[in-house]
Formats: sequence, C-alpha cells, structure tokens
Amino acid sequence: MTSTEQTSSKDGIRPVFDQDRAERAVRELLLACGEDPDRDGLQDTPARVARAYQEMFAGLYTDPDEVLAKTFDESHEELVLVTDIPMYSNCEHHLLPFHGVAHIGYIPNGEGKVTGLSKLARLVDLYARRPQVQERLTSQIADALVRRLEPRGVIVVVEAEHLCMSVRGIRKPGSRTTTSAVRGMLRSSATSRAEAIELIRGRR
Ligand SMILES: Nc1nc2c(ncn2[C@@H]2O[C@H](COP(=O)(O)OP(=O)(O)OP(=O)(O)O)[C@@H](O)[C@H]2O)c(=O)[nH]1
Ligand SMILES: [Zn+2]
Repeated sequence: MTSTEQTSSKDGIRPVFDQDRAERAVRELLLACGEDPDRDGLQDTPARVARAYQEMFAGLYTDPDEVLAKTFDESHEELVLVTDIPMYSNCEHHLLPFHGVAHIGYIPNGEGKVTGLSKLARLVDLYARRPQVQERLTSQIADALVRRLEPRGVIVVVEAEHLCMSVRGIRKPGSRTTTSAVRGMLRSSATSRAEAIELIRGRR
C-alpha cells in the first residue's frame, strides 16, 4: 500500500491528501471524456478540482474525537438540541453531492460532559467531508457523541437531497431522504424520543 492508501485503525482517518495524484487523475478523466486538458479553459482545472476534493474530503484527515475533546462541567440533564445544521457531503457511489440539514440532540449524563454547541456542527462537517452514504454519516455522528460524551441519549436526523438522484440516473429533483440514528434512552424511552422528534418537527 502507498501512504495515501493506508487507513489508520482509528475511525477511517487517513494521513495525507496526494495533490499530484489527484491532478493526474482529473487530467485522465478529462481525456477519457474526450476533452483537451491543455486547452485554455481547462489548463488549471486538474489543480482546482484536486484542491476542491481535498477540501470536500478534509474529514478523512481529522480525528473526530479531537472535536469533542473539550467538555464543559455543566450539570444539565435534559435534552440539548441543535437543528438545521447545514450539511454538504458527497455520495461515495457517484462522487456527487448530497446536501441538506442535520439535527442533533443529546441528553447529557449530568456529570459534566456537555460539549460546546459549535462542536456539534463541526462533527457534522467532519463526517460529511468524506466519501459517504447518508446512513453511515448519520450513525457516525451519533456514535462519536456516545463515545466522547457518554450521554444518556443521542438522536441524529439527517435530511438530504442526493444530486445523483437529481441530475442523472432516475432524475427526481426535490426528493429528500431522511435518516436517523438513536442511541441510549432516546431509543429505549418512547416518551423521550417523541419529545425530541416533536421538537425537530415543530422547529419552524
Ligand atoms: N442507501 C444509500 N444509497 C445511496 C446513497 N447515495 C446514493 N445511493 C444509491 O446508491 C445506489 C447505487 O446503485 P447502483 O445500481 O450500483 O448504481 P447506478 O446504476 O448508478 O444506480 P442509479 O442511481 O439507480 O442509476 C443508487 O441507488 C443510489 O441512489 C446513500 O447515501 N445511501
Ligand atoms: Zn450517488
């Protein structure tokens, strides 16, 4: 394996982005499409596309546990819910974007493990910025929260439109996919789960 193919044992984190290799691949793709990568408008395209992928897949190179490393000593023991976090990802099947919003709720354990609200949005960004499927994105966010905050419960809901279903293939623009991942007492207690879902549904 080359260094770029290595996957660390921890949560799929990869060590580096290989800019040269990505540029060569984009140039090849343009050639395969019958384009001339040396014509005026395309000369800088391989480098631009490579940089764009580095940015869109930046979550491959970051440890999610670092995002949640700092916690606050707050004794809050009821639901904390952040809704409508904008989310942009790329489906790993077609490398086309899927985008929408994420809603994240958790019930702290009352022993001081409360995270900063922005960290929930950072966690969405980190996992979204990888080649993904929506189901895995949703459960990875939930599982990172379980791992680091040891909360009483977690709920993650992601609503997204997949461009691979809009601009190609079945071509159904506007269709939305909703996925959820529910852990702990938000899974075991129907009342707690219903309260969280009601707050997510009634947010506007
Ligand atoms: N479950 C799931 N499926 C996804 C996601 N993103 C894309 N897909 C689906 O992945 C599937 C890939 O199906 P394939 O039959 O291998 O590929 P394809 O011939 O391009 O499929 P079509 O999109 O139906 O044209 C498609 O049904 C996509 O809609 C995702 O996040 N989750
Ligand atoms: Zn797709």
